Amino acid sequence: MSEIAAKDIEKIVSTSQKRSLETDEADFKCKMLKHSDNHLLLGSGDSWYERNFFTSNEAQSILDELNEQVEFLPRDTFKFKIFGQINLLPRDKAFYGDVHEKDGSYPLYRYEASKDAEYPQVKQWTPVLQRLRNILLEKTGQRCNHLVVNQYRNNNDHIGYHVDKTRDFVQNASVLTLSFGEKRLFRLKNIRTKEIQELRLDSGSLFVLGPKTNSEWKHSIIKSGKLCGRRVSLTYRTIKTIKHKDGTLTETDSKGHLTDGTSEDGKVKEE
Ligand SMILES: O=C(O)CCC(=O)C(=O)O
Ligand SMILES: [Fe+2]
Repeated sequence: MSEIAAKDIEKIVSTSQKRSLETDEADFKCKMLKHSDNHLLLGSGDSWYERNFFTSNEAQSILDELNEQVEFLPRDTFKFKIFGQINLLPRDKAFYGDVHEKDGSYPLYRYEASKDAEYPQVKQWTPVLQRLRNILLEKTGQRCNHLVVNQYRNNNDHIGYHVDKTRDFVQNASVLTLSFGEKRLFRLKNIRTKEIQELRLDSGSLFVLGPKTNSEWKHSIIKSGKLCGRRVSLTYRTIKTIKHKDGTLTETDSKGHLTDGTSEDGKVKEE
């Protein structure tokens, strides 16, 4: 497996070329990533992309399982106001994770640091989602306890530039995203220099967003001018904040040993 440094990334695409490709904003210093390589280092150097994490046959059968097992929340669960107008999120969402069998506690991800906005309660893993979590544990050594599934039905569905809020993350944890279905363009934008790195997230690929990159770059799945089909992404995180039935919050230890994954003597249970 060859590792390509971010500086070796293919070429700078001019703003006008970029516009004709697919964007409605004037991005500049946009680096189109060379796609022939299976493994790329990105962002601040602690992020990477593995294109063929699953074969295309494996990716298709995982997508079939996701179609059977994942239930998305209605779009009007997430409403937000812009200039007095109510908008719906331009994608579907579902939440899964470690729900404690006995006391029902679950990992809590607050995505707006200032407003304490919480993602809804997670549901217990489905078989395919738990299997993928375990595959990621083997690959990266990171035991994730929280998953956001995003469904982009077509080219209009997207996620705007943002950084992932980290107040609930176990220290130095990465964010692990698997992609299935339609290929979509993903952009990292350096907050200070405005440099942009762009790559296509293929079906069956793994993208790892490192903590340094998340603090120095925003990321987005951009809207496309070209009609395209459905993409489902699975974003696995390791969350330290546990919400209990009575509404109280506790934190796991720095190793991320969690209610459901830890036995009385502190050892991680086999799954
Ligand atoms: O769908 C993706 O690949 C990105 C999702 C994302 O950035 C997020 O949910 O925070
Ligand atoms: Fe994100």
